Amino acid sequence: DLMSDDQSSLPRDLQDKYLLTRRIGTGVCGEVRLAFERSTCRKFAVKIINKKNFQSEGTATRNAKTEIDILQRVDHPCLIKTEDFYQTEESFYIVLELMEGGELFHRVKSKQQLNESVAKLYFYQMLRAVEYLHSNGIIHRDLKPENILLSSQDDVCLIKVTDFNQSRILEEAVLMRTLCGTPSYLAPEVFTHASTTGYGLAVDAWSLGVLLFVCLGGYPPFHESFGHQSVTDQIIRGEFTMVQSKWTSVSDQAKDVVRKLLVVDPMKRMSIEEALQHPWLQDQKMLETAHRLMYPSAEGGGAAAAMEAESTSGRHLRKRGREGDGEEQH
Ligand SMILES: c1ccc2c(c1)[nH]c1[nH]cn[n+]12
Repeated sequence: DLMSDDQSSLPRDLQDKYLLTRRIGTGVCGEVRLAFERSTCRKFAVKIINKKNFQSEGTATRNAKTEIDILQRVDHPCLIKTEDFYQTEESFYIVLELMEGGELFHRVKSKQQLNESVAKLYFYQMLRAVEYLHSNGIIHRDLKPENILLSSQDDVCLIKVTDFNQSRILEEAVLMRTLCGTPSYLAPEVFTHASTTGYGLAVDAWSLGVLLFVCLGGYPPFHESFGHQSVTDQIIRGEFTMVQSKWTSVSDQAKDVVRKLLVVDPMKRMSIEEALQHPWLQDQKMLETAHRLMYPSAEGGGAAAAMEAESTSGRHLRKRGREGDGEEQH
């Protein structure tokens, strides 16, 4: 009947705390619904990950576990925060902060292409989010416009990176590989962390290059409609297409950032740090706006306050809860 919302299949304790309503997003692994916290009427996004969507039980649980673990430990203004976590036999329910602006994907689509200053503001925030992940040994591995969320309908807004289920926590990957192999044949750099971070992290730099290309050009750099080559071949050869009509109004510095990120050899590709130092991003007005959005509590604003906020909270993963190892289930 009209009064009782049909939330029958949802975990009891999730229902007790939240009223789930309409679908606001769909992902490869499930859907995202708008939810209201019953006690406060605050709005949240509830991501429902269907366990059977994954090929094998193991992967599903492992992926989602990694995602949950990462979501609960990351703490950065440009990374989506987890409020709550529930699970049933068939699904995971992750309560996330609601991003009223929806996915970057739809913003770029509706605007054809973003104007350069907006693209720069978003790109800078993405760089900072990924810089934070990398400094905590986390590779996102699946950065794309669907995984970048906007905090409001305004052009000038905070962005947040989401969808960590493709992420890989570096230490585990490294540990596994090292433990599998017989150490005596492993080169020194394997242990000195250099080789492991070198290759892995660069995948996110490439994806950020694709994201910036899409924001500035309004279309993807590698696409089957460009000439005879398959998309894979275009990517392997690093052959992207800048359609004249779309790129004439884009500055040479912006194009330079794209060209230095879309480099095939990961060791030659511009790193996140180098991108943050690129002339295109030494733009005081943009930096002030970004810091005001990222660190609103920094009273009086100013670079010092932002640096202060960044150095205290902005650097490290949150400690796992004392009880258990952060695995507490609802
Ligand atoms: C549209 C699609 C997905 C969304 C969203 C709005 N807000 C939010 N928070 C976490 N995911 N997510």
